[in-house]
Amino acid sequence: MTMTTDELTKIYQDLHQIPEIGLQEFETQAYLLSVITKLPQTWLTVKKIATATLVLVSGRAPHKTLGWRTDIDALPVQEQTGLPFASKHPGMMHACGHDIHMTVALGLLDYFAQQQPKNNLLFLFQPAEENASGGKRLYEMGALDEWRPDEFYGLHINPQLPTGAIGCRQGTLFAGTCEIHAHFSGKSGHAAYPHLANDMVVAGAQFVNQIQTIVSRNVDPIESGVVTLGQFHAGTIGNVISGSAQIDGTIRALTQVMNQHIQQRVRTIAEGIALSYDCQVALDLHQGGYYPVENDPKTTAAFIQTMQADPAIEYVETEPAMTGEDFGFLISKIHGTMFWLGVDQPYQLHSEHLAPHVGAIEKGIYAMTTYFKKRDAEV
Ligand SMILES: CC(=O)N[C@@H](CCC[C@H](N)C(=O)O)C(=O)O
Repeated sequence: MTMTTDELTKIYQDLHQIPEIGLQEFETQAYLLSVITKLPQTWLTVKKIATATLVLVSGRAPHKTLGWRTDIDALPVQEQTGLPFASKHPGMMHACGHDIHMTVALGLLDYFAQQQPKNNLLFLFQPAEENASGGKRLYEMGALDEWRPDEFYGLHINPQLPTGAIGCRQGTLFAGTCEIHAHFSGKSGHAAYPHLANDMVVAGAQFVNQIQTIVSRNVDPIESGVVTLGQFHAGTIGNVISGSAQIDGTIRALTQVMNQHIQQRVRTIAEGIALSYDCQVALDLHQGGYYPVENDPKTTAAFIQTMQADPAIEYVETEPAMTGEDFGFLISKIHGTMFWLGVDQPYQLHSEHLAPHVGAIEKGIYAMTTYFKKRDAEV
């Protein structure tokens, strides 16, 4: 018998309580392995690479390997849900639903550990989706070489969709992102002697303002882009001129070309500020593996067709989203499809109040067992 609703809910609640930041997911990995090793092992092979876990389900007559990826890391967010199974790790929370993602993956693995698929299935429990390009790191260290999938699939929860609804689209599902880290250095001084100092609050403020012109003046209005500066740290007290300013943010765009165009504009503006304010700027634009998530035409057509054909599945055609995902890197190398799983919430992803509806878990498992079985039935 496959996992019951209560068993899946318990797994979800256990995982929710032990969120860990990217590349530090040791307790999470131990928990995942404790569940995986209790499954029938006849056609499973398990491999650990740092905090990543790979499980190969050997098919009975394989023509190919279908891949399923889940992310396992959490965010530095102090949970405020008030749930009885809230995070036990202060300042850390599964605020992006990776606990739901992992539970769906375990339920899917449980199903195929009991019903041997025709094709091979590779399950990748991937660290560091939020902060450190875990998918790209694994790929570049050759972690997928031995069991390289021919097609790759993954999901992300979506608070705005009804519980269990499957949302997908052809083309770009998620934006490509790029982190901005800008450090301006001038000369600190007394507030009463501005002419003897070089004020980085003023230089930084100009940088923030000029950045606002990128989307309004440099992005084709038919396309889109986002530049958000979420942090500005400068100074210590009102009567001291600050000689440094640290500004951090993120770029979002639906194509890699637009992402690079915006990166170039950020670079030019930062250099221009340094020149005009006679200061230094150290600019780090870090894209890592956060390429746009571009769904493959063939796998996505097959996926959407399967979802639409099953009356037990609520399928929704979605718009591209400006959220990022390092699955974008993996499916730039191995074609595949990503989709949304609705969890019906008034709160956004990354909110300290996010409490996804657990009813989504079994619907996600059902959608993917249905799809993988259909894929198996094709030659
Ligand atoms: C689904 C989601 O929320 N993903 C994150 C990815 C972070 C990318 C990177 N740290 C950046 O900010 O560029 C997101 O913030 O969209």
